[in-house]
Parts: sequence; C-alpha cells; structure tokens
Amino acid sequence: VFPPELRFALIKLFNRVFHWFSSYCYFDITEIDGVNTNELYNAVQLYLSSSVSITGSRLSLTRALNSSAITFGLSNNDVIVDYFNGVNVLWEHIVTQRQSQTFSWRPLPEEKRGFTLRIKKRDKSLILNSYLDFIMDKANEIRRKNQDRLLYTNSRGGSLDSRGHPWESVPFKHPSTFDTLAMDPEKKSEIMNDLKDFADGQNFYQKTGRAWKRGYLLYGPPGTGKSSMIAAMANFLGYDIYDLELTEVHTNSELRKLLMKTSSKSIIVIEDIDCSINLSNRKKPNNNINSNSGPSPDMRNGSGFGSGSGHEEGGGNTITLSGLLNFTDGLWSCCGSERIFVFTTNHIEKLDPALLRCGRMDMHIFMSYCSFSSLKILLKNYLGYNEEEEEEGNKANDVVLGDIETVIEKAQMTPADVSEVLIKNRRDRAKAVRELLEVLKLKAKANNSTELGNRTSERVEEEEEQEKRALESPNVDFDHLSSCDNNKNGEKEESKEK
Ligand SMILES: Nc1ncnc2c1ncn2[C@@H]1O[C@H](COP(=O)(O)OP(=O)(O)OP(=O)(O)O)[C@@H](O)[C@H]1O
Ligand SMILES: [Mg+2]
Repeated sequence: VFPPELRFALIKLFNRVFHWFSSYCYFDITEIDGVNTNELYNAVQLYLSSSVSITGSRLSLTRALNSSAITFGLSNNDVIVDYFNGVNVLWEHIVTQRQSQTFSWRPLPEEKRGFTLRIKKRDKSLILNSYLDFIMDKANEIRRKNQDRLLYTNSRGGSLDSRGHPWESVPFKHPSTFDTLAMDPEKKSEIMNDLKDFADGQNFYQKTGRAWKRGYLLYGPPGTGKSSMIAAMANFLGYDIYDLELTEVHTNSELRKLLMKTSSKSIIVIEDIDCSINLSNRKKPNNNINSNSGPSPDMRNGSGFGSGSGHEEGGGNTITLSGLLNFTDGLWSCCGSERIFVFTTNHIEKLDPALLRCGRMDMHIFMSYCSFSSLKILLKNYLGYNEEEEEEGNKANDVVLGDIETVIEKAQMTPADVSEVLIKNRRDRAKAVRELLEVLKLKAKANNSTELGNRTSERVEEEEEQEKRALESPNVDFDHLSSCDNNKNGEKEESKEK
C-alpha cells in the first residue's frame, strides 16, 4: 500500500524511536572492514573461544593449519553472555549471505560475518575504555598458547599483503629450548634470569623511565648455536619472532614502518648483521674521521650503511647506520613494548663501534666452541647419558670421557659438529663416545699442525723477505722472479738501460 520510500522512512523512524527508548546500545564488528580484515573480529572470536567452551549451546570447532590446539567458536547466529568488571554484555555472531560481489582487489568470502556486542547504555564508557583492550590482550595470549609462536619475515621486499601488513608469518615450531642448548650452565642461567627479569619487569621499566626493550648481540663461529639460542629464547618467553631481512629493506622509513607493524612480546632478529649491510662502502665518505670515536656526524645524517650517500647505484639500499640505530634505540622503538632485539654475527670485529657501545646492545653473548660442560648436555640429550648412572659401573666410558675432557678445548669443534657425530652413532652409546674422541683427537692434531704451519710459514716468509732484500740489486733479470711490483721496476730499469 505504501510506496517503498515511505516504508523505508517509517522503518528508519521506528528504529530510531526504538533505540531512543531502549536501554541498550549495539556495536557491530564485521570480519572485513572495507577490504581490510578487521583485527578486532579475529580477536573477539579467539577471546570468546576461551569462554564459550562452557556456556555456548552450539559451538564450531576449528584447528588452524599447523596449530597444536582446537579452538571453539560461536556457531552462526548464536548468542553468548560475557561478564566483565561487574557488567553483563551479550555477543551475537551474525552470518549473512553476501549479496553481490562488489569490486575489490581480492575476492571476498561468500558469507558476511560479524559480531554484535550489546551493552547497556550506561556501561558504554567502561566497556569501550577497557573491555576491548582486554579482549585484544587476551586474544594475543590465547593465540600464543594455541598456535605456539609465529615467525614473521619481511621477504616480500617492502610490498604489503592484502591486509596491509609488510610481514609474512608462519607458525614457529622450532624445538630448541634452553634445555637442549649446549653451553656453559652458568652462562645459560645468567641469560635465562636476564630474560625472566625482562619479561617481569614492567614496573621496573616504568619506574626508571626506560623503554621496555632489551638488546642481545650473539657472536661466535658458525654452528655454535646462535640461531638455536634465539629459538630457545622465543620458546622460553613465549614470544613471536620477527626475522628482519635487512637486504630487503630499502629505506629508513621502510624500516620504521616494519617496526611499527611488529607486536609487543616479540623478538626482532637481524641475523648476520655484518653481512646484511655493505660495511665497506660505509667508510668511503668518512675517510678522514676516526671511526673509533663513535658514529660520525656524516653517518648520523644518513650516509652510513649501504651505497655511500644513498643515491648512487640506481636506488640501491639507502638504509643507514643512523636508521638502524633509530630502529633499535630511537623514539620509534618504543611504539610497542616488551620487545627484544637480537643481532647475530660471526665477526664481531667487523661491526661498527657505534653498534657495540655500552647500552646499545645490553648483553654481548659469545657462543663458543664446544666445551666439556656443553658436551655433557649434548651427551645427555642425544644419548641419554646420565652422569650418576654412569658412575656406577661403566669405567671404560669414564676413561674415554676423561680423555675427551683433555682434548676438547684444543679441538675447537662446534656443538653442531659434535652433534653430527653423536646423531650418527646414537644407537650405540659407547661407540659414539669413542668415535667422538677419535674425531676430537684428529681435530686437535690438525689444529696443532696448522698452528705450527702458520708459525713456520711466517718464518719462511721472513726468510724470503730477507733474501729478496739481498737480491734487490741493479741486476734486472733476477727481478722477473719476484712479485709484480718488482717486475714493473724491472721493466722500467730495462727501458732505462735501452
Ligand atoms: N649450543 C648448541 N646446543 C645444541 N645444539 C647446537 C648448538 N649449536 C649448534 N647446535 C646444532 O647445530 C645446528 C646449527 O646451529 P645454529 O644454526 O644454531 O648455529 P649458528 O650459530 O646460528 O650458525 P650460523 O652462524 O651459521 O648461523 C643446530 O641445528 C643445532 O642442532
Ligand atoms: Mg644462524
């Protein structure tokens, strides 16, 4: 009877009047907001999954790819009541069919899903101020517990994904823990305590006015467990890892954006920091400046790392030392909290003093060759070797272990090499230990002879030098046998003679 416009207007009016008298207000949280995925939707879903398990009447079960836990969710159009700070709220999960595919950069799901939150109008401020934050925190916590950890990388080279994120993530499943990590037990517990203090240190950092972050520099030869240590740290604290590939970052502002998109409770890792950036070019613009006196003004202004002034070589990397320092230390580094920076390198001597100076990286950890105390951990983990148990009888093994102890420092084997030997023989404990001793002995011997060799070659070089000096006479023919430089001299003198 009514024309559609009038009908529409009436419905609108009715709704308005209804809302005026209703003591409730409603908030819609849709799964997709424009073209971006709504983070809050995912958070609410996870959050409700933790409380839904008891009260919901109909639940949907999901298990994410590679995840270790099943999550419960509200089924379509189901309702659940939650209780927060003395206030009752009602959540409804609403699923409708999407009408027509509107234009978008990526295909949208067939269904339109969203949560509706119903609260009393008088509770509005309380809920909006703290409830949603609470949900976000809780969801992060649940995610960490369920999915173990996430490993993020920026391997896409600056391009963003459909959600506008520069980071790509996969579930992080590294089994390394501080128990499996072979290193000096004292050093290990020192690091563990440091991490624990950091994680529990919110009040301390607040009180002292420091940003809640910490930096570790891991250095040592390849195969000594630097990457394993990072995994162990993540597993110990339950943090996500952001593996930052510096060579994929082109500008300082890109670096800053990456930082802004990291979550708190995370470890930001830059592996092989000496290789990630071209350090040799760095010195070019600052030839006259003593690099030991900290970062020069030039470097601070942006001609640090990468291609010198940053504009040469067709838009190569323009990441600068100052950019990197700002990344770890500057105001931007505090845009989240509870973050750990870890840099690794095989050559600490190649790093710029500015990166090493006090307070920049809070702890420098040297990952060394396998020591006897580390070996004991490996023996326990790989062979089930138990010291007390062994003491009772197996004297033969004790002798072998004693021998190993005397030779292990000389051998300079990495834990990676040692584990290789142990894995190969893990079925036969005695054989494994014997073979390890053999390998260690060989290695020690080789090290000894190269040391000797080095010394003798030094001596030989010296003698040659002396001989050369003796031969450096006007006689031209002899010079042909020596190095290029002498050769040139020779040619010159030859032409002179002519
Ligand atoms: N300290 C250690 N404790 C236990 N396992 C270790 C240790 N060091 C190395 N390994 C073993 O050796 C392998 C290689 O170690 P890892 O990748 O951690 O070395 P790295 O120091 O990061 O080497 P690189 O400098 O080449 O990156 C690991 O898979 C691990 O099993
Ligand atoms: Mg490594």
